[in-house]
Amino acid sequence: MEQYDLIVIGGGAGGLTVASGAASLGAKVALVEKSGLLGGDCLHFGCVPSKAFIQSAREVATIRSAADYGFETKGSVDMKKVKERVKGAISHIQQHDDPERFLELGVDIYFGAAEFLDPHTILVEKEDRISGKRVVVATGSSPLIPEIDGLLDVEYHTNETVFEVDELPSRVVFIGGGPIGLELAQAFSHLGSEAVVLEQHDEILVKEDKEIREVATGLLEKDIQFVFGAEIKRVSKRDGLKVVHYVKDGEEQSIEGDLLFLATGRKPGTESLNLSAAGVETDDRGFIEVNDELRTNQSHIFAIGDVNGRYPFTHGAGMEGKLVVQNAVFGLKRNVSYNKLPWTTYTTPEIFHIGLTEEEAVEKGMEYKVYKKTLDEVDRFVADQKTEGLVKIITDLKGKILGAHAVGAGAGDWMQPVVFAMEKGSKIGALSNMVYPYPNHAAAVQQTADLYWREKLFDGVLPVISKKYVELFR
Ligand SMILES: Cc1cc2nc3c(=O)[nH]c(=O)nc-3n(C[C@H](O)[C@H](O)[C@H](O)COP(=O)(O)OP(=O)(O)OC[C@H]3O[C@@H](n4cnc5c(N)ncnc54)[C@H](O)[C@@H]3O)c2cc1C
Ligand SMILES: NC(=O)c1ccc[n+]([C@@H]2O[C@H](COP(=O)([O-])OP(=O)(O)OC[C@H]3O[C@@H](n4cnc5c(N)ncnc54)[C@H](O)[C@@H]3O)[C@@H](O)[C@H]2O)c1
Repeated sequence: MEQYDLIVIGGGAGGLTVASGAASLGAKVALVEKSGLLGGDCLHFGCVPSKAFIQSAREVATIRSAADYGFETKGSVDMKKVKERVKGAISHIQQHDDPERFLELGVDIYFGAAEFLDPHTILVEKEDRISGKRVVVATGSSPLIPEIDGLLDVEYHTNETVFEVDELPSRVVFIGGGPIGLELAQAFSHLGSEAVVLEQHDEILVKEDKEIREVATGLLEKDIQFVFGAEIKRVSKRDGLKVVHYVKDGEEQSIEGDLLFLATGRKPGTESLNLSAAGVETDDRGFIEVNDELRTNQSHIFAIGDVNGRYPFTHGAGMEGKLVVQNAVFGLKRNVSYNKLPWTTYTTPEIFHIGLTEEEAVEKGMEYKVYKKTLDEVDRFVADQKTEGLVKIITDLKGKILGAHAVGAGAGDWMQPVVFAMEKGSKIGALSNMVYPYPNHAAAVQQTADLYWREKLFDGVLPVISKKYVELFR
């Protein structure tokens, strides 16, 4: 039986980070991937296809609004072309995840499903047995399909099938208003479908700062018809359409569409792993429990990325993967921290998040300050006619950044200086002191940070001292 220093199960964002990092550091590494392709969910069914799809939809929306910019136009959407662009993006990025690259680093790749035989032995595709001193489980997640009456008889889509759609639906009905539902429902709306989102709770974007959430929800309501507090009862078919029956405010109602999408959350990729043979424990939702060193209850087995249920983002899996390389290869005891892990929801406009929300600062009983700017105060957004949005930076009383949030066109990119500032431990004033080429979008960050100096200059003791100085010496 082949012996390895490290066996990595799952060749997605997390697993590939660990495999390449550990092999580069001289460890003997095996990577097991069941699908036959490296890259994982993000590349094949997640971030990459969704962002390519969203971009097509944004371009179409821009063209539809071209008259506002001085150009009249008409036309229809060719979904086959949209699909082609999505496939093109995947196959381009697939080159980075070419098995050859990992083989050159010295990683042995096994294509096939892995299962534990005991805490150190893995069986691949019921054939090859390999043994690892340490094991990293990075098997991701897949759509969680709730039990809904009639669902087995009705065709529905998830992120695993929707990018194959060839015809633009007239109306899409999404069950679930999380990031997947919001991003894709709005994209369909931009392409020209009517988009409905049925959400069981009374609001969306629950992890976002309340003010940001309110602005974002209002903007999304322009493209998406939301039904909040919808209790889904059953689904059925009528004249080729999919009908969703739900109860809202005690009243039974139904809505039909030609495409039904389930965006109701994720389940961990643990089904075929036979975790019990390794003695690895999971939480009540089935996600693998880990401590802050990302070790499971079996200290030589680590779990990263979606499968541990913590921060299900590609960059989250990457960050955890880098930490695990240090802990698994060098035996360090580094703890993971998510305080500076940002995320962006790629709706239009985008919603950016890092650190504490104002509500969390209150909940923790912290003394804090809030600096805010609306985008209609920032020249570039005015010139672009994209003035809808808000930036909000939350600091402690000394200016240390606790959290930053934004809703606005491209916010996922132009808020990045805040991530850098937090990473370096810089205070909010540093964001104001940099020079920003006029008129860029990131000036929204500078103008928000300027408020900190304005407050210091005009509300503190400094103006009094400065007035005296000028009186006496100038
Ligand atoms: C529609 C959509 C859009 C998204 N957009 C974004 C975004 O914009 N930004 C962002 O940061 N995140 C986004 N995400 C989330 C992101 O895709 C995941 O967080 C990320 O892929 C998790 O990486 P991972 O390594 O944990 O798992 P994955 O990338 O899913 O990799 C897991 C791998 O393990 C393999 N595997 C599973 N079981 C076994 C087994 N038993 N044996 C061997 N191999 C196995 C799978 O085949 C897969 O290749 C999106 C997700 C979806 C669904
Ligand atoms: N831009 C990004 O970074 C990005 C984009 C997409 C997905 N993701 C990641 O993928 C993860 C999963 O996203 P998701 O949207 O599938 O899951 P989610 O768990 O975030 O949202 C699911 C939504 O569906 C609702 N829901 C569940 N069951 C329902 C039912 N029976 N009836 C009505 N509503 C129901 C839930 O209340 C929730 O609002 C996210 O947590 C995120 O980390 C990230």
